[in-house]
Amino acid sequence: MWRHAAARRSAQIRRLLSTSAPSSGAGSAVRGPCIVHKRGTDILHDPWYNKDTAFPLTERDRLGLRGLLPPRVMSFEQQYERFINSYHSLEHNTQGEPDSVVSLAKWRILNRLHDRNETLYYRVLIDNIKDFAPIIYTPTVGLVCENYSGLFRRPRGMYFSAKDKGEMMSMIYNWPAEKVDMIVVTDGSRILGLGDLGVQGIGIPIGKLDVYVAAAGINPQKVLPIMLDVGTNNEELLEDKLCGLRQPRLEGEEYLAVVDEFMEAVHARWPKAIVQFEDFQMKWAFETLQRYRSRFCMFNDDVQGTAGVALAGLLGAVRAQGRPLADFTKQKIVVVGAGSAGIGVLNMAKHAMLRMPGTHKIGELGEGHNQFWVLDKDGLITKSRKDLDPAVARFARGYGPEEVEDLHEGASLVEVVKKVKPHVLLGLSGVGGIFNEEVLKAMKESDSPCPAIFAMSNPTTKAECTPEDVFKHVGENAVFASGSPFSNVTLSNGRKGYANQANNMYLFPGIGLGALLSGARHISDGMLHAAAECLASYITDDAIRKGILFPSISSIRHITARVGAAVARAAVDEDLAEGCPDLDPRDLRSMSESDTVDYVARKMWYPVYSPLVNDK
Ligand SMILES: NC(=O)C1=CN([C@@H]2O[C@H](COP(=O)(O)OP(=O)(O)OC[C@H]3O[C@@H](n4cnc5c(N)ncnc54)[C@H](O)[C@@H]3O)[C@@H](O)[C@H]2O)C=CC1
Ligand SMILES: CC(=O)C(=O)O
Ligand SMILES: [Mg+2]
Repeated sequence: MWRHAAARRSAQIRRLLSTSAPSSGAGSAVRGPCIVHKRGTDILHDPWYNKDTAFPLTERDRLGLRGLLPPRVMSFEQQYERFINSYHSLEHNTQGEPDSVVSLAKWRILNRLHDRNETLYYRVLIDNIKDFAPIIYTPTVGLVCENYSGLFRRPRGMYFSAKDKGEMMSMIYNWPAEKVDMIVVTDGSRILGLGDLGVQGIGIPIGKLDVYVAAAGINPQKVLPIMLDVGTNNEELLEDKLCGLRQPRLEGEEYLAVVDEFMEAVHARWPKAIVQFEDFQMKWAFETLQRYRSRFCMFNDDVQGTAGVALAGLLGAVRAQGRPLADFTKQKIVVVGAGSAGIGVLNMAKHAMLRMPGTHKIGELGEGHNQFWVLDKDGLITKSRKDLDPAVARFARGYGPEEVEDLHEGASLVEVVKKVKPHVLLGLSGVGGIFNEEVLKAMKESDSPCPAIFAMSNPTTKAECTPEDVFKHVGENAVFASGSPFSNVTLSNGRKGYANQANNMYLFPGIGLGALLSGARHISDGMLHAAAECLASYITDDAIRKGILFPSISSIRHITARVGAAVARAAVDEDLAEGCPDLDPRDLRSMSESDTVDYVARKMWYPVYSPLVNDK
């Protein structure tokens, strides 16, 4: 009997792996027809259906487009080439202009393409993700948020404000798409390292969701960027022509009531949508994570996504030293920044140390084991610090007899580095240039043969240091990673000094996709660890020896397929997977690891023009 069931199941899996639902439109370039309920200019003005000059003549006849377009039909490839050429002309014509002017001009040309023709936009984005990620994502997205009220032309996403209390359950039905899979929400209170940008922070959910489409192949019709506008405490913005609420931020129960109502409304309309919280100030990042994580399928990217990426980098740093992974427990790690990202990293790194093979023997790695030195704006955090947040207190140094470096509460970064001689210096402080020459020169004395410097703050202006500074002051044996992209550095003997990018974009798309495809009830620590381990194991020993800790952004779809599969499998292992409309969780359970990766990759949406058929 069970044999029949197993045979049925494997036939089902073969079917799943050999077909792709037209709506998700996997990697294939052939797409079934798409029913459109519009005609004429309404189609040309809808970026989802618009093909510009690529509408074939038969379609122009069918859809009432004849005469509304120049007569020559262009191919997708010609349109693609034309866009790339105009992008390159823009690069050429803006040579010598300030970086911010050039970046904003590039953002505008991409944004205009998005607003006109989504298929072409997402194809150029997917094919050129390494070049375009710095425009639609960090660092340019930071500049876009800072100037959002002035740049605003067409709305993207939804806005729920403090004035909408009691209305959200009906407002959510104003969103035109029937199905939403992925939501990124912010309250704009800590946008990258730029602080409180109020409603202008909407640029971040938009940018993150573009990365979801490019990396995870989420269908752009099923993503929803959201801004919770609860005011801003940014005085300059309040005085400016801000397009959001001009009032101080809601606090306490009033604030939580808005977020509660929003979460209930989303869940009522799309119970299986994944909600990613992004760029909330620390107190609300932790509070909302704790409040919602077991009730909804949600995660906080800054706390949890960043932690996984940093952990992958930290494990890479151990391998770069030629040491076994188990030696991770002996690494001395200085973390600068004890905010939502820093504490997220510390928690995950500590947890990973406790899980290292051979380290769970009683007494070997108990709570007293502390390989971390954590600094915030007031310097080194020790147990003598008053009013210490319990989340931070776990990592405060005791400065009793067992700690020999003779450091004190509030010690400066340079003092700490000189005394501790850490293997890793990791910045999530939002303070540009804080790893100055003195600090980096002190890292030369690190106990590691290849000291690791992670300047993870965004955007570029907030990076704790540059790769040039690291290879110059720490030495050419150093390894480097940053949150925003930098160029590689040429070292003295012509070797490359790698400027790795350590950004949560390596993980959040796979976390969201894995949770979505498995139909996870919620996102567990096990699923997040699976994501981090998958990323850590992606890089080969050969690459690590050269100083490459993270794969190229160009491989982001492949990486995301692997991460998504790892997350989905972890959901199955923990009995959290409820499946999705075309996948029973039992099918997922019987797939091999490589079949799961294949399945996830095939579910990714890929932009091609579909033949359009009018329903009238
Ligand atoms: N690379 C990546 O994937 C990610 C990077 N980030 C970046 O990390 C930075 C921090 O983010 P959050 O932790 O959410 O912010 P946060 O505001 O919660 O925390 C900032 C922390 O830095 C500390 N700090 C401020 N000035 C300092 C100084 N002079 N010396 C030492 N510490 C100082 C603060 O006391 C606080 O503990 C931002 O720039 C953000 O863009 C955040 C998430 C992901
Ligand atoms: C990358 C990111 O999530 C941040 O800087 O906040
Ligand atoms: Mg963020």
